[in-house]
Amino acid sequence: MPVNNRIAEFHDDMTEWRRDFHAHPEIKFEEHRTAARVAEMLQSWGIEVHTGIAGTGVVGVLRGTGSSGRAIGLRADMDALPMDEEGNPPYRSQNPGRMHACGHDGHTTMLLGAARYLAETRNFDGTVNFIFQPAEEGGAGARIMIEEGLFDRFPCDTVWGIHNAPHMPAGTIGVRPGPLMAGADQAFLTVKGKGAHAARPHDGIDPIAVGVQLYQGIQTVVSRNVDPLKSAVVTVAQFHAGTANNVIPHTAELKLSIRTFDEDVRSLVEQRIRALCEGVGTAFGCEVEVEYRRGYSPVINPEETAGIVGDVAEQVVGAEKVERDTTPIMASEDFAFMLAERPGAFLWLGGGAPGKDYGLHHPMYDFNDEVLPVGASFWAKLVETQMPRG
Ligand SMILES: CC(=O)N[C@@H](CCC[C@H](N)C(=O)O)C(=O)O
Repeated sequence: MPVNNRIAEFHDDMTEWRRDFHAHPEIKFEEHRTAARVAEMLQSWGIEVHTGIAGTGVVGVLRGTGSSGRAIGLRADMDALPMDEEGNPPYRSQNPGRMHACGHDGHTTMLLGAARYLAETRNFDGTVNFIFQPAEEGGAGARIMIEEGLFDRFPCDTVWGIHNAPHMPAGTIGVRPGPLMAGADQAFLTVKGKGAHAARPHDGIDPIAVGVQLYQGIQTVVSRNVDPLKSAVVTVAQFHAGTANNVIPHTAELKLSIRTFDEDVRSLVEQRIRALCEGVGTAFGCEVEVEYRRGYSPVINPEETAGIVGDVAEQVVGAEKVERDTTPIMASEDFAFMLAERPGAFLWLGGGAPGKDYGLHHPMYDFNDEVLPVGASFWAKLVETQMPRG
């Protein structure tokens, strides 16, 4: 892959860092070890380090030569997911119930690789802010960093983010103007049934039976209510009820993840879920409580900055490996909050390869170390082209 030669020289180092992060995954707002390692490495390369932003967030500030006053923000997320790793690489997760199943170990490493190179060369005119954020997986770490003054303390003209993409061939880069990733909402449903002895169902209101009807009704929201030419996902990701096989439980809980791209569909889905809960509850003579939380906005790339990503990517991997109108996906990203504050763009870095094609959030997923220099080289080239020396 035609990556930056100097960055390619420390591919082995980056692989070691990535595997160390992988072996020590930490979930949202608990990224203490990760943040400490990031801060230590940045400091060792002479980069000014600020810690404790949104709890465990870290920002490294590197000034290049010249007096242009330009500044750029490059963002990586550091958190892992609350799940067990099922693969068995030598650097398998040492933290039970914790796993880097979304490749944030790779995102952190690629940004560190770029930081090391740029600190060595300082071949740009302006300031680079390396933003290592906590809690992308549901904690809105990006929003909290912004609320804690990220862009006031570290002014950025533009802000950029990379996500690995195991669904794309390794070393390819995908971007598009417009929506790239969906917005994410959550719904927490509590069926308030009536507990009873398992042998006397007629004395109770079985919340499992109600929950099953709700589950089935929810499957029709996308298939029967949303315009087939538009997109939405409603996943019932958790269904909890019961403690013993001779007890009809009193309550059941369903937890939903909802993904949409536009406001009309978002509102329609919420309204249909609420109506189903009310109707099914009435039919069974019980209440279904709904807590509906609107979460991340969709990631929408402006045309100009998506074009910049395409141009830079072509210089790093060659035009044949760049998709300038890549397919959007229904996963979500709190980087949307950063894009709401500053112009910039979000892009995919392909990581798929034989044996490396488990999807994000799969218990066998593992970031493809082969693409570490590609991501770091993209970052370096972006800085060099956005803030060239005079
Ligand atoms: C608060 C919120 O919207 N949470 C979402 C965030 C999911 C982000 C993650 N990257 C994904 O796509 O699953 C949620 O569903 O928990």
